[in-house]
Amino acid sequence: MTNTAHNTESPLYVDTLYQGINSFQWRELFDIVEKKGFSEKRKALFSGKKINQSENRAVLHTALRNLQGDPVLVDGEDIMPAIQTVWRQIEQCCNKFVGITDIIHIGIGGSDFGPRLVCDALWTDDSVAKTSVNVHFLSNIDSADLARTLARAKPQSTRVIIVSKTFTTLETMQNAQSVLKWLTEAKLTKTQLSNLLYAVTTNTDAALQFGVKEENILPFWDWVGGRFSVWSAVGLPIALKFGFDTFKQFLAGAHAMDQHFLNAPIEQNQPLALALSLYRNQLKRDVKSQAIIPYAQALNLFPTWLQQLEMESNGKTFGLDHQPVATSSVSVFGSAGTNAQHSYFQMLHQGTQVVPVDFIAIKAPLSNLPCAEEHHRQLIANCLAQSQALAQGFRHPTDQNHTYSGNRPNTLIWLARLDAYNLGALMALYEHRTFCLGVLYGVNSFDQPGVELGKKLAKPIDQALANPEDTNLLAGFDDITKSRIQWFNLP
Ligand SMILES: O=P(O)(O)OC[C@H]1O[C@H](O)[C@H](O)[C@@H](O)[C@@H]1O
Repeated sequence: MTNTAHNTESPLYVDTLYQGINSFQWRELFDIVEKKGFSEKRKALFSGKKINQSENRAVLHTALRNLQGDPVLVDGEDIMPAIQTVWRQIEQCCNKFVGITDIIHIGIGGSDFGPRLVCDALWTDDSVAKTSVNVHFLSNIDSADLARTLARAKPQSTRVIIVSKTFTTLETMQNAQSVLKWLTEAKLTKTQLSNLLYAVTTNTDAALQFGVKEENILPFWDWVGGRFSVWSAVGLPIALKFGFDTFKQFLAGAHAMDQHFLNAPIEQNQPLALALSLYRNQLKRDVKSQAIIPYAQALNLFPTWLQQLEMESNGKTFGLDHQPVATSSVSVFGSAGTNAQHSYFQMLHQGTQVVPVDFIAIKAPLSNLPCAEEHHRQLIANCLAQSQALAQGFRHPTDQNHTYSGNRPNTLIWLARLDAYNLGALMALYEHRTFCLGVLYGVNSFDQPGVELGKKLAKPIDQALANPEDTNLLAGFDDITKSRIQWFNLP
């Protein structure tokens, strides 16, 4: 599937041929999605309508990569000047952080997966100048994550960025407190401390209260969902590690995909094609999960980023009309090939469940070593072979055990090279796929109420664990949780 017309061209190549969908069946799928109001909803997404109905918010991560700065209105106000101010802040940080050895980026979920993925993915891009700064991503409340980070950083030449949309997330706030304590113990003066502390948040008041100086706060806004926030100042470490121009390239690639998604006819629309083929597999083949296999070690974290994007967005039981939906998010898993072939591919080829696969392949070799071309040819040969084996299968004349059913749907996505521009386009491709799937399922893809209950329950459990002698604190729990708390509290 290629696009040639002006303004609809995608930087990527999406090949859905092994989905086994004929032109008549595609037509049926296009009709289904149009009946669900796709064109209208796509327009509403880009125009700042409050499509996140439950939270009464617009959804405008696309404005964050609108590098030309064409006005985008929310409640009648152009949001582009505020976005441009933050771009300048990011650029200033790049200039100011010269000589800094370590960046500790504290954040979790949407405030972590995106920048972590991009920083990991771009190390193979020889066209970008990498600074020597070490970026440490600290997310888990597990103190071993903290210990590992602190062991590697030098307090005197570290900058700490607390990244949290809400500035209330337990893990992030606890980690921030502990890092602050570490810095205080390293005998930094008050001024030194306040100079090295930065925040990226929508809740500037809370950041100020925490002790972050006003000029060190990089804001973002409630119309940016956490899992769509890597394009905001949440992506600051990308700029710090690879330079502001590379960050802008990343935004530009995503913007090109936005233009393609917005303007390409539905018959040639890549995010829509990905969504429709998966949706069809859910309806016709009772598919419950999907594997994403990038044939690039540098994209090993891509499936992890995508898990939150897809499963937190579309893992819903009730639709926008408050009625139960017929189907919603599949479970997403995956890791880099060829390694994945030596793990769960047996099940993908011969298991009783059909698991569609998205293969992601890069045309250009992934390093500049003399042997890179040879390695790369073999990497790609493996990718194409797995795709073919899943689709075509193999009938052994006598041995069932060596027979492959085939007819296992898969898609191949090509990037010309793994650089910031194409990575931006790839991530935006999947963001828009998630949006299209939300339209097909009939859900609000932009809230996540189901995440709250576990967080709420953790508080009284933490209380009971902290005060073993106070048995009154056990009163509210079911018997199983109560016995687990008691076991943990045994001396
Ligand atoms: O950025 P924060 O406000 O700290 O939120 C971090 C994460 O918290 C929760 O787990 C939400 O479900 C995620 O969507 C969010 O990305």
